[in-house]
Amino acid sequence: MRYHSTRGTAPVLDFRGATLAGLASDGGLYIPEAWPTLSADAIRDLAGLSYAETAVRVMLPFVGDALTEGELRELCTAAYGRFSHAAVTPLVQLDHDQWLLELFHGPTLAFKDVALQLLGLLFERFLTGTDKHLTIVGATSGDTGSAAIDAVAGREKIDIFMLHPAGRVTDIQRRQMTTVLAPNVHNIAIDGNFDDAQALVKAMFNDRAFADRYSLSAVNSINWARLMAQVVYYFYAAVRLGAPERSVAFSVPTGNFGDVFAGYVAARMGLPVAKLIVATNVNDILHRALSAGDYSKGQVQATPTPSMDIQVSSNFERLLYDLGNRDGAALAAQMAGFEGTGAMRLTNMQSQGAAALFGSDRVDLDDMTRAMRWAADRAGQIIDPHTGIALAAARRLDSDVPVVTLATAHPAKFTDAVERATGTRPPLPNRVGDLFEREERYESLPGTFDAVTGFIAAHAQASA
Ligand SMILES: Cc1ncc(COP(=O)(O)O)c(C=O)c1O
Ligand SMILES: N[C@@H](CCOP(=O)(O)O)C(=O)O
Repeated sequence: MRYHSTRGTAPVLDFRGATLAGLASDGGLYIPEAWPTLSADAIRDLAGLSYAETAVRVMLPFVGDALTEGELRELCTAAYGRFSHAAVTPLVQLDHDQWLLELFHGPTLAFKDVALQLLGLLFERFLTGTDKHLTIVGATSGDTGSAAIDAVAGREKIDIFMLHPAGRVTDIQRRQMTTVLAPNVHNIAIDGNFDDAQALVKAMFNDRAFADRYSLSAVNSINWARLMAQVVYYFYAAVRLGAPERSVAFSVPTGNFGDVFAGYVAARMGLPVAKLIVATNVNDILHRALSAGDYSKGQVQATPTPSMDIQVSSNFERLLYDLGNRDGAALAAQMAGFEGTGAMRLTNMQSQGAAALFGSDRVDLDDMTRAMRWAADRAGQIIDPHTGIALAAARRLDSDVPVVTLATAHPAKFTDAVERATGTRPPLPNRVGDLFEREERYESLPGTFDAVTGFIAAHAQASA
């Protein structure tokens, strides 16, 4: 399998190369040159398989010859062996046709673990036997950071520098990152919001001298391997609800468009997906883009769903490329326009292509609260606010097929917001129970390129 950049001019890479590169050198994102498909029989054969085995079957076509099937199985078994639920991503029924897909049973209690536990192992495998040392730079609005840190802490050939927006993540989210004291882990609190942190990360990749000198790589969903691993749970859930004979709709709490793009990939691979609902909070750029073709930045508003307080959704670029005839030059021009003005219109082809599969909904605080209360009263399920956003959208969908809401975080990560909405304060699970007694370590920096790159230069062990 070969990977092309969405902007058309970066070198074409294999799976190993795309994983280690993270972001393409022309500023684009890597995407497979064609979507592999699973036949109806192959999908039917997934019934009854373990999560790890499902992962092998779904991901093998993307890996090409970078790993043998046996090697991929070994990595999946190790990655998903660290989850606290035997089903890894269990389905829970809420109502006749409303389901929750619980994606938060990994070590850091959010869906990010599903991909990052595997990505940590992939990095290690691909670095073994080389003299390469990776410097991972990442941006987090709360959940990617801790999942990535857990996945790479203590690994010899990796340094990780994780930027979070100061004061805009919950105490639990921050402590899950800053109490990991391994010498290769460097947390940075920057002045600004998540978009500022993400823009700094992209600027570091776009400074080719800096990127090459420190062998930069990415753990955000700009890294293709992240998305590939997230495709698996769409298959796993849909098969349990009757696929390929029956279609399923998914409602996805959306920020950086990674999770829902993985659903799009599953559909392109042949999974019968009736609808993908892009559920946003009041930071609704994606809802405006999908409902009216208007992709234009607004001011980021802080909400009880901080992980979705995002206006620039990296993976939207992958969708626009795929729906725009895979024309890298045209997409590069469209993205340059957006980067210059903060606004762009989708082309007719992009809007119509998206409308065939995607719906979108903007959910405010009241509707989110009502959905969280409904889950508690109707089904005894305490859900986190991000999941509440998607459940509100799922309940508004007029659907004749099962609707699966992706439950992206454990409610204990957002105790205050959950208590405000439901009156119940979820306890911290045992695996993070002493979080508030642990020592914290992080650096506070202005959100400027020079401050952050200066800190990295002073602390990275990179070879290059
Ligand atoms: C709990 C939670 N829900 C939803 C999202 C949004 O997912 P995505 O950025 O893949 O759209 C995030 C952040 O990524 C998150 O941490
Ligand atoms: N919500 C995310 C933001 C980063 O998204 P990613 O999926 O691109 O890593 C977070 O919690 O950090």
